Amino acid sequence: MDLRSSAETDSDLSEYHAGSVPTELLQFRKQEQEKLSGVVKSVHRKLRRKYIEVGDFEKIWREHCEDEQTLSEYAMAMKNLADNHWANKCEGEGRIEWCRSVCQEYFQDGGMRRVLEKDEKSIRHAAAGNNTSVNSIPQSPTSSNSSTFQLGRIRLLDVGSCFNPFLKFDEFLTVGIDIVPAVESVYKCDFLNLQLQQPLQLASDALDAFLRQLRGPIDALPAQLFHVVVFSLLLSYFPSPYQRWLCCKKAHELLTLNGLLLIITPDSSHQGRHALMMRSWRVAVESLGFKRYKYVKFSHMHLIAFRKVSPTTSSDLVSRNYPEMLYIPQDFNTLDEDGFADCYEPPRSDFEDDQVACSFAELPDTPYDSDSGESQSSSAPFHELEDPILLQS
Ligand SMILES: C[S@@+](CC[C@H](N)C(=O)[O-])C[C@H]1O[C@@H](n2cnc3c(N)ncnc32)[C@H](O)[C@@H]1O
Repeated sequence: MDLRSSAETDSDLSEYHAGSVPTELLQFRKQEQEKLSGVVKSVHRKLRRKYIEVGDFEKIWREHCEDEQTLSEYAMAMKNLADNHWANKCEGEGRIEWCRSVCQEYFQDGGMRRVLEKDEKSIRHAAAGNNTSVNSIPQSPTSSNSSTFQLGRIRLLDVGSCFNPFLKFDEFLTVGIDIVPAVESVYKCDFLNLQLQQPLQLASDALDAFLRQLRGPIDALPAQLFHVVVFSLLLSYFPSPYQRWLCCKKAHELLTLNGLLLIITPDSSHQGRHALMMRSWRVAVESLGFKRYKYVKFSHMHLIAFRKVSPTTSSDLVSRNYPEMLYIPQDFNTLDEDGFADCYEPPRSDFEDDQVACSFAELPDTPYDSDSGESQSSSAPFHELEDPILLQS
C-alpha cells in the first residue's frame, strides 16, 4: 500500500512560495497528517486494549507480529509522516538531531572524558571523607585510563528504526532494526525476542566489518557491540512496563561500557506534569547499571541520555519492583463502552510518595546539569517540531 501516492509530496509543494500555500492545500495536508497519525495511534491503542482484556502479553505480541497487514500499514504511515509531513518542517532539528548532537558532544567533543574525570573525583572525594587511602581505591571501570576513548565510527543500534533516520550521518555505523522495516536498509528483528550472544573479542575495525556484513532477519547479536542504542518513540509502543524494562536491560547488555542509551518518549503535557514519572524512569533505568547524562523536555516528548557506568546490573531488581517504574500515563487508561476513557493519574505508591520531593529535581526548567557539567534545557537550540497529533496518542 503506497500512502504516499495520495499525499502531496515536498517537491509538489516546492512550487509554492512560503506564505502563499493555498488554504485548501494546507487543509488537505492537515487531514492527511491526521489520517496517518490515526493509523499509528490506533495500533498503539489496539495493543493496549488487548493487553487490558487478555493480559497475556506474549500471546498478544505473537498475534500482533503475525498481523502483516496492520504492521505494514503502520510502517507506511510512519514513513509517510517522516517523509512528507515532518521532514520539511524539521530542517535538521528534532529528536534525531538531538540524538546526533548528544553523541557528538559525548564521543567527539570530550563529554565522556569530562564525566569520567568527574566520577573519579567523586570517588576520591568520598574516599577522603571515609579516611580511605587513595591507593586502596579499586580502579573504577570509569577511571581515566578508559577515558582516552579512541573512536572510529560510532556503532549505533536504532531499535524500532522504521525508516532508518540515522543512516545519512557519516559518523555513525548504523544498524536499524524493526519488526516491520519501512525501508530496505532496516533489518527485520523483534528486539523483545532478540537473543544475546557472548561478546566478540575483536578489534574495533573487525567489529565494524561484522556489522557491515549483517543481514536481516536478525535473531541474535553479540553483547557489548554498540556505543549507542536508540529507543526513539519505541517504549510507548508496548502496553506493559515489563516489556519496556526488558528492552532497557537488553540495551545495557548490547552496549560497551560508557556507551549511551538514548530514550525518547512522547508526552505533550507541560514538563512538570510528569516529573514523578520521569523520576521513576530514572530510578528504574539507573538500577540496570546506567547513570543519567542528559535530560531535555521538548513540547511533545522527553529526551533522555543514559550512559552505561557498570558492566553489571544491580542484584535485587525484581523485589524493588523496578520494571513497574517504567510506566506511562496511557497504562492507566480505563476501558469504557466506546473504547478508552480519559487518562487518570495512577495512585501513588509509598515509594513514589517518598520520591515526590526529589522529583522536582527532575525538571529541566532551569539550565540543568544531570551529570555532564553542562547545562541543557528546553531552551536548547532544538525545537520539537514533530507531529503533535501522533505524539498525543
Ligand atoms: C512510533 S515508531 C518510531 C519510529 C522511529 N524510531 C521514529 O522515531 O520516528 C515505533 C517503531 O517501533 C517498532 N517496534 C515496535 N516493537 C518493536 C520490537 N519489539 N522490535 C523492533 N521494533 C519494534 C515499530 O514497528 C515502529 O516502527
